[in-house]
Amino acid sequence: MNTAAQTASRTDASPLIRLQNVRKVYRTGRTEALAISDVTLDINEGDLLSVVGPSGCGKTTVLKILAGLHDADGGTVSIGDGHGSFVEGRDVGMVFQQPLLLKWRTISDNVILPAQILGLPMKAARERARDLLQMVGLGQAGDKYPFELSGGMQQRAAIARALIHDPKLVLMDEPFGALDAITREKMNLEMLRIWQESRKTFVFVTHGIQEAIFLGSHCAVLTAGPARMADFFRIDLPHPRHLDIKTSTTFGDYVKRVYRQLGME
Ligand SMILES: Nc1ncnc2c1ncn2[C@@H]1O[C@H](COP(=O)(O)OP(=O)(O)OP(=O)(O)O)[C@@H](O)[C@H]1O
Repeated sequence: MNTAAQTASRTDASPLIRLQNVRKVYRTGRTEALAISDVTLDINEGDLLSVVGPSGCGKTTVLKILAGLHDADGGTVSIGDGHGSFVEGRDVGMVFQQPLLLKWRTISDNVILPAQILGLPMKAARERARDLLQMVGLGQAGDKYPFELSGGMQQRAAIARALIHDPKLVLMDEPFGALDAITREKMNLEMLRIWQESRKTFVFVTHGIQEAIFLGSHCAVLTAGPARMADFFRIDLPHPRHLDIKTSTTFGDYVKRVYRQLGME
């Protein structure tokens, strides 16, 4: 087991997610690429795990394994109680770097799409979509079309869509990477509010070290070449978090810890 992970893993009897020595190799023809080696971490219900690291270190691969899109080639992946209490299609919501809204559907109709695909009752889904749009600050935008919304607003709609089927786990792959710096900071604040209100478990992939520390209840640091998990720790910063926390010594110490792991000191 990775020593850093061992230090940070908790003693709770049943985390929602437990990855132990997970390894993934991509095979194309005769070539093999080690995407991740030895990722070990626990995620408890209600955690917000930030996964940070440079391009190509395997962050998206970890998300794809959690989403059930890829199998691991080694180690163990356990989600839920292991007795069918967790079904990826039903219990995972995803948010990508681009909002990927269907331009011919209204925002409300975009938000209810996963519920339609899963065959959930539509009346309840429409009511839930209204509540979720309210929660992400788009209470007045349900009848609009995606082109009428800013990038940040579209990404909020994508977050509402990821929550429509009441998933246990929300996976976010660099969701604010395409936004300008100021909108991104605002979305970070929104993100923390949404996480706390929704009481869901989030895994949030980012290249942004400050973003990872600001948002996370826990942080996993992945490094490239070879791809491996270098660190996993709990972030003991108080909630609610405001932007000025970034000027605190504790915040700076966490950032330095990540810099150190990434060889950027
Ligand atoms: N389908 C695939 N086939 C072969 N190699 C792949 C495939 N997907 C990813 N890889 C390789 O696996 C490694 C990890 O990729 P991954 O997308 O998980 O990294 P990442 O940290 O999310 O990168 P980025 O931050 O640039 O999105 C990279 O070297 C990538 O080229």
